[in-house]
Amino acid sequence: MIILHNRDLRVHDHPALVEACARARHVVPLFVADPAIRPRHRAGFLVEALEDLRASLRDLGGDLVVRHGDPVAEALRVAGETRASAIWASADVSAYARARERRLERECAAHRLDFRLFPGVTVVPPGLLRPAGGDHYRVFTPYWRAWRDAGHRQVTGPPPLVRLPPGIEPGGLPPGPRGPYGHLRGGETVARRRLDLWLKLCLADYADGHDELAEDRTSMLSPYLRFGCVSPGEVAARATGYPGAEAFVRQLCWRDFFHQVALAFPDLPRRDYRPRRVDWSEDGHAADAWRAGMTGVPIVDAGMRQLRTEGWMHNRARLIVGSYLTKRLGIHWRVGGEHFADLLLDGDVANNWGNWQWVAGTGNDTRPNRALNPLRQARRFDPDGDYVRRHVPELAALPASLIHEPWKAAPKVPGYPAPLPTPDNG
Ligand SMILES: Cc1cc2nc3c(=O)[nH]c(=O)nc-3n(C[C@H](O)[C@H](O)[C@H](O)COP(=O)(O)OP(=O)(O)OC[C@H]3O[C@@H](n4cnc5c(N)ncnc54)[C@H](O)[C@@H]3O)c2cc1C
Repeated sequence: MIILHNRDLRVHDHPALVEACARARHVVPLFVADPAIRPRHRAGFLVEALEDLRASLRDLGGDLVVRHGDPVAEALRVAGETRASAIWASADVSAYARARERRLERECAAHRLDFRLFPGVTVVPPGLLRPAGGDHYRVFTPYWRAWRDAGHRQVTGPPPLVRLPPGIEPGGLPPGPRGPYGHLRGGETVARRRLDLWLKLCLADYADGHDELAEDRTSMLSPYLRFGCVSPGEVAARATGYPGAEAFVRQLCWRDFFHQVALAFPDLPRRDYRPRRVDWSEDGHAADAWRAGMTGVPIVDAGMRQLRTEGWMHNRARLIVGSYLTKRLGIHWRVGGEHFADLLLDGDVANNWGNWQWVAGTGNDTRPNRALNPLRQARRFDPDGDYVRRHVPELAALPASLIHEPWKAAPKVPGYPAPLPTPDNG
């Protein structure tokens, strides 16, 4: 049997892998490096995740078989070489992944191979919960209620043993230059350690503190969930045992929510989910300043620079920079989404584009006209200015009273720009 790995780079709580190892004499865990997918700044993180998966599979008696090329053609080739009877995978939602799954299904039928898709990329499989009279949930709160009430899949450990067919060549990992980000290393081992520690030490403070920008009170599990280094079902199940878990589990539900939206609306990265008449600005200078973290609005610049140096950004900062780009500068959400997709370690189709459309008012927000005021947000979520000080060193010497309004400082702060003109300031 072939297990075609994609966004499920783990051995724990992997339904397809566990069932294959229980049923088949030989199992080939296969990863195909697809040249059509640009891993962008995620390349190094991906390779670390693959190295870790390979090490775990070797500990279980198997290996990770790696091939390069078209995943459908390579999976069929390996199936032919090993006389496999089946190709199984974890179901995904992006238009590209769905097209790959459909091709694989057709080819498997033509070659008399069993083809099956398993859950595991989300807590609740996208498409499973449907509102009366609709194909998917468009509003989060009713989805959350249905999601909470749905029975969740039982979490499993790793398979006891992975037996490879004799003589198979494991193959080399794809090249993966490390991104500029030092502190988040890829892989299931790191993900599980992070999860253990975070549940024990931090979850209790999450409900009250998760919006505080300077404190790093969130789990930072998103890159690991992105690559499936940890199972979202396991994260949800284990968190549920802790006091105060609901606020955190609700965020995992947001992730599922956007996955079911992306499944139902494959054009999410390209077209308005809820069309809205906006004359988007073509101001290239403003877009460049936003990308560079040089808008002159400290809280926006801090978020944008955190993204550039860490490959990650706090959710509150993502909301602030996204609202600023689309609602204040009037620049199209696709400009922001592309930049995020390039730099984020956790960048994935459903969450990135679903959130960008939400922020821009073309998505699932029931109050599409809301616009965040960056100054008010900064005073509320970074009251002492420590988040800004950490990411915008030019402003580090300013006192808390001026750090979010450096244009009021005298003398002027050298090297830091005046705010870009927006409808409310000029
Ligand atoms: C404009 C914009 C773009 C975004 N792009 C992405 C993206 O490409 N990939 C991504 O994983 N998240 C994205 N998010 C959602 C959110 O910002 C991140 O998931 C979160 O900051 C990750 O940090 P964490 O793991 O510490 O989250 P925690 O607060 O610890 O939450 C736990 C998990 O819940 C999920 N989650 C939390 N908030 C959201 C949310 N708003 N939407 C969906 N899932 C959520 C994530 O998987 C996260 O790891 C985006 C948000 C915005 C506003």
